[in-house]
Amino acid sequence: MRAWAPADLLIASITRPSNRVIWHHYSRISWTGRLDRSQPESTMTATVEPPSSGANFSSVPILDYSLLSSSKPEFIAQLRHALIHVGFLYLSNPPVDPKLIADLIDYIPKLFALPQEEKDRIRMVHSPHFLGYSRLGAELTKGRVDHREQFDIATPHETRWREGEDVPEYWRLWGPSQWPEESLIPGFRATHERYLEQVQALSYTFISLLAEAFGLAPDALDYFYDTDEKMQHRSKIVQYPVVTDADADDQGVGPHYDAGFLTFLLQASPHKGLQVQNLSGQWIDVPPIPNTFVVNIGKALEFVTQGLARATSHRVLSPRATPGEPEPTTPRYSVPFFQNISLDVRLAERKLEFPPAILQLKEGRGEVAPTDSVNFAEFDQVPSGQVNLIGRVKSHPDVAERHYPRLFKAYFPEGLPRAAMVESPWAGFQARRSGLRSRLP
Ligand SMILES: O=C(O)CCC(=O)C(=O)O
Ligand SMILES: [Fe+2]
Repeated sequence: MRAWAPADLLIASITRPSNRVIWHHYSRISWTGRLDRSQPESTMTATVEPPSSGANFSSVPILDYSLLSSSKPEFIAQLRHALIHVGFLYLSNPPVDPKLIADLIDYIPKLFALPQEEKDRIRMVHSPHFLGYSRLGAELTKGRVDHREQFDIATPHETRWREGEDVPEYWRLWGPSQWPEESLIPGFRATHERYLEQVQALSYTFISLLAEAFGLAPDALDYFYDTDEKMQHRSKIVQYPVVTDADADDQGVGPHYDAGFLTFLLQASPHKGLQVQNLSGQWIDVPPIPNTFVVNIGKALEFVTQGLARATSHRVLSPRATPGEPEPTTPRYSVPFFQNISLDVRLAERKLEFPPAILQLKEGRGEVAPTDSVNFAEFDQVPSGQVNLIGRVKSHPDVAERHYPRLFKAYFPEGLPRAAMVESPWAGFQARRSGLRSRLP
């Protein structure tokens, strides 16, 4: 099979009940465009086994959102299984306008192709809210460079922090995004804002479904969110370039857990690369399936659900030539959406009462292999905004030095340890794994 070109398209169909996925490879059309389904250039199948009922998993389950309207109990049962046993799932037919997703995907290469001066004009260092553009290689995970370039863009938010007022400093963590000049990429901002609005709505619906799956009232987790105008959720638009040098490191993003409640990941190109770690520590592929989101659980949600919803370690391998597979010629693109919780909430403040029968289901999944997971004790003690702010300070010391000099001094009294240059929402955890102690000011 020839190499993928930008005009290629993979369409997956899922056969039930085996969950076998068949990919049809089409060329000469936009990946997101309309197509003549009768003319695939080639077809490949993959063994995507049905979700295991045992103690481990060898594939990521696919949940069909449209099942909700025809058989909600079945959807809820599948969701419960995926949350407890896997911690990762594909959500097919999500309630987000497919045209909007297609438009966003079309914008992504154009966004990265903007002149470097324009990208640098909106660099993250200019933002006290840690929003903006980060160059390739600015990020380390577990002491190794992540090969990705990204824009951190959040849902609209007016910062509540005011200089000189007696309000928590961590309120300053949230504020407006930096956008590229409209005339250079017309319509991008409106498209991405509408996309974020729809994914945000999905994220709230999903959390109520999750509550139901665990035998709680649909609004049981509302406590952890603030009113809409006080909330902000975050996205990244990420480009992973092709690694061409055979000896080069292929770490797109190193192994990590997401920190918050839920992540909705749009895999915005046909490249493989995302992998999750199963209970015994093996890496399982999570290839892109069009018209799906990959949904995964963050450490904060694992904490408040007493481990019922698993946070699963995952990583991204950069696109590179692999024997027997089409050679990638274009970057991998993805758009993770990280659902936040209230800045002021302390996780241990509200203990959820799960039915004992639900809690028992954890036992069915067996032992989780030890990983270098981290201690989340500070969630008990301090507001989540403070935990997040410290994570960000450690991740982006250049931003901290400019906008949070007091915290910068507290965490970097002797300059910057290299391992602290991690730049991601899980950075606090990475920093601790790298041997940095988490101190609160
Ligand atoms: O790009 C991806 O597919 C995943 C990225 C990711 O895990 C993250 O940014 O937290
Ligand atoms: Fe992640």
